[in-house]
Amino acid sequence: MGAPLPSPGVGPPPHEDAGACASCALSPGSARLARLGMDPGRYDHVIALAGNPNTGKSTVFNALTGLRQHVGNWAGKTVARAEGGFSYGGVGYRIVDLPGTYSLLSTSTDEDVARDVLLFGRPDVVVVVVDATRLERNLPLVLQIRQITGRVVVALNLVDEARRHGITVDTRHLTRELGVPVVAMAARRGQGVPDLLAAIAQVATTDDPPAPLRLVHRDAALERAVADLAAKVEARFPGVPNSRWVALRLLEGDAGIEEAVRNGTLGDLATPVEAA
Ligand SMILES: Nc1nc2c(ncn2[C@@H]2O[C@H](COP(=O)(O)OP(=O)(O)OP(=O)(O)O)[C@@H](O)[C@H]2O)c(=O)[nH]1
Ligand SMILES: [Mg+2]
Repeated sequence: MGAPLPSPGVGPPPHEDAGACASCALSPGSARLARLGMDPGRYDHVIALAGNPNTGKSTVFNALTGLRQHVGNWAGKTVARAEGGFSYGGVGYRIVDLPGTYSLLSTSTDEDVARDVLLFGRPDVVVVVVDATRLERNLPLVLQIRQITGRVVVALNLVDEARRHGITVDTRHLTRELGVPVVAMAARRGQGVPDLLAAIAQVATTDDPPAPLRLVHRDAALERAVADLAAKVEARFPGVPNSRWVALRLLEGDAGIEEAVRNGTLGDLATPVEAA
């Protein structure tokens, strides 16, 4: 199980925006962006960057922070979380680049890092980077994340690649279906970054995020078992996020979650990351 995300509001204030984009080759809409590298200073919100392997998460991370996380054309490059920061419109953000994962139910060590941050770290915004050329393969993770939070932005990346293959994606329709902003991007060229920043700012600051999608199991006995077990998990670990998900994993015999319940470390993960 991973450590909780850092708490906001520590360190010196964020750098001023003025001149911050002097070295930044992004479009004019990014002028309110100051890339703060590894030291975000004081920050107000925590963003988790998630998505399937090789969708351009680290490319987005680098565009926002000015850092040089490893980028390459094969899956599994990012194996531990990397953190950096930026400020946008005078608001400080800490951003966590996660290893690629296909599912929150995955059990590989790298994917556990992503799963723990998403399920237990309570980021203020989850940016899910998806590959526009392989949407059907990428959407299951988006739907799983939508089941745990409404504070989601979908970065529909590689639209340049999709265009080359004659694929166009109806982002408005997708936004309606998912209930969260979908931003078209070609992150390697910096395209879509201003829209992504605006969407992040909106989701981070809204008092009224969309409700998480709720899948109710059709089997009444299973639904009862999940609800009963979730109530027990909450009683044993007050404040633990996503107790329904924990209950489902226990019923499926997930050894890692079972161990975290037995040795009490599940409770350590329940430390809330307060949004400013
Ligand atoms: N054509 C195109 N290529 C891109 C774009 N964004 C990223 N790439 C390329 O896609 C490949 C994967 O990018 P990464 O940023 O390493 O992807 P990742 O999601 O961090 O990968 P993992 O950490 O391995 O999961 C690299 O070769 C990038 O240069 C884009 O918008 N268009
Ligand atoms: Mg990466």
